[in-house]
Amino acid sequence: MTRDDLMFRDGLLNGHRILVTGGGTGLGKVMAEAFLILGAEVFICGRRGNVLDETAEELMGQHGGKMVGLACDIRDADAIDDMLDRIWNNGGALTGLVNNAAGNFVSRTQDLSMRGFDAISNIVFRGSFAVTLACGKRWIDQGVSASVLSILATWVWNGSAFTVPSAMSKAGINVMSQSLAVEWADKGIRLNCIAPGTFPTEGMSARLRPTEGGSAFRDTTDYPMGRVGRMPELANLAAFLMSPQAEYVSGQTIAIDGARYLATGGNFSSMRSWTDEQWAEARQSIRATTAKDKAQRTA
Ligand SMILES: CCCCCCC/C=C/C(=O)SCCNC(=O)CCNC(=O)[C@H](O)C(C)(C)COP(=O)(O)OP(=O)(O)OC[C@H]1O[C@@H](n2cnc3c(N)ncnc32)[C@H](O)[C@@H]1OP(=O)(O)O
Ligand SMILES: NC(=O)C1=CN([C@@H]2O[C@H](COP(=O)(O)OP(=O)(O)OC[C@H]3O[C@@H](n4cnc5c(N)ncnc54)[C@H](OP(=O)(O)O)[C@@H]3O)[C@@H](O)[C@H]2O)C=CC1
Repeated sequence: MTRDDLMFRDGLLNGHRILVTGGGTGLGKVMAEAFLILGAEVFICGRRGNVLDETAEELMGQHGGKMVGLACDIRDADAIDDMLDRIWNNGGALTGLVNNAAGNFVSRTQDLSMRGFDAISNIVFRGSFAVTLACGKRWIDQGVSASVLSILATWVWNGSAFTVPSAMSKAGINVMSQSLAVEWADKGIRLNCIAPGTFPTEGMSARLRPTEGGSAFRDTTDYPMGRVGRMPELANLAAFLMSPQAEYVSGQTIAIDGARYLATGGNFSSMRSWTDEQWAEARQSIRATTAKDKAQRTA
């Protein structure tokens, strides 16, 4: 991304300190990059320390500013507190949080074990709540105003066959945001959500279109605009919602999907025609991706 891809003035986020969970890759990385360009001090967390360090070095090399990678598994409440202590003790309070970290894979629901359900919901539902709660307690104790942005999916409105644990978890975070927008409004804490349509990333393609390799999402015939999302489009919307100029916007969930879910549902219902063999192949491919990522985890 270049400076010209962003629609906002220089220094829009000067003095802001923003944590992006899962900020080492994909959509988290591009939002972290936009906040950095706009003057924020940015913290990114994830379980693969090397990925975070590479991202922080790459983006500071391109744009200057300060980005810090912190290895942290958001399924672990103590690890979250340690991470927040390090941030707070080293420059003061966060002023923003982006709940972006997620886990997902396509599976027939009858093929899931409870551990499979937990693998998704402990990251998306429990993990996002845990980080929001830990930050919220500190903000309220210290009288700090802040903005929380959660990255959901359009299936919070219409569900999604074959990604049921994700759909349930994202819907829960949608309701958390609406509830806390009211409960914490007088504390100066805002909560909003973005529901992106398709923005092809390696992490998503490998788990949601596992058997298509590099060709996933090349066919855009059922996309009303004839294309998938462009990363800077998401980054601009995120920067708007995190900026102090959006102070009166709270409790909202904004879709950015080129109207696709209205046209087609924007989910995986077409996998109803998959055979047992196709599901077995998908599962094998997803597990290979997970094993490769796991080998790099440091948290
Ligand atoms: C139409 C387009 C619209 C696009 C909308 C997209 C919206 C949302 C997109 C996303 O969320 S993309 C994000 C994708 N990124 C990630 O998932 C990154 C992080 N992922 C992970 O950490 C792993 O993939 C994980 C599996 C989610 C978690 O890893 P963990 O180490 O906790 O899991 P395991 O120990 O390997 O397995 C636990 C449990 O889960 C079962 N399982 C794993 N894979 C499958 C599968 N494919 N099918 C069914 N079950 C699976 C596994 O068997 C284990 O259960 P048990 O066997 O022990 O009972
Ligand atoms: N790409 C798309 O089209 C869409 C994406 N989304 C949402 O956007 C967000 C980003 O997805 P995307 O960029 O595509 O996928 P990625 O796989 O690139 O991003 C997921 C990130 O979350 C991190 N993460 C996962 N589990 C944990 C954990 N327990 N603790 C800390 N970090 C964790 C991963 O890092 P690590 O493995 O190192 O921990 C990774 O950086 C997700 O919320 C996803 O649901 C929504 C709609 C569409």
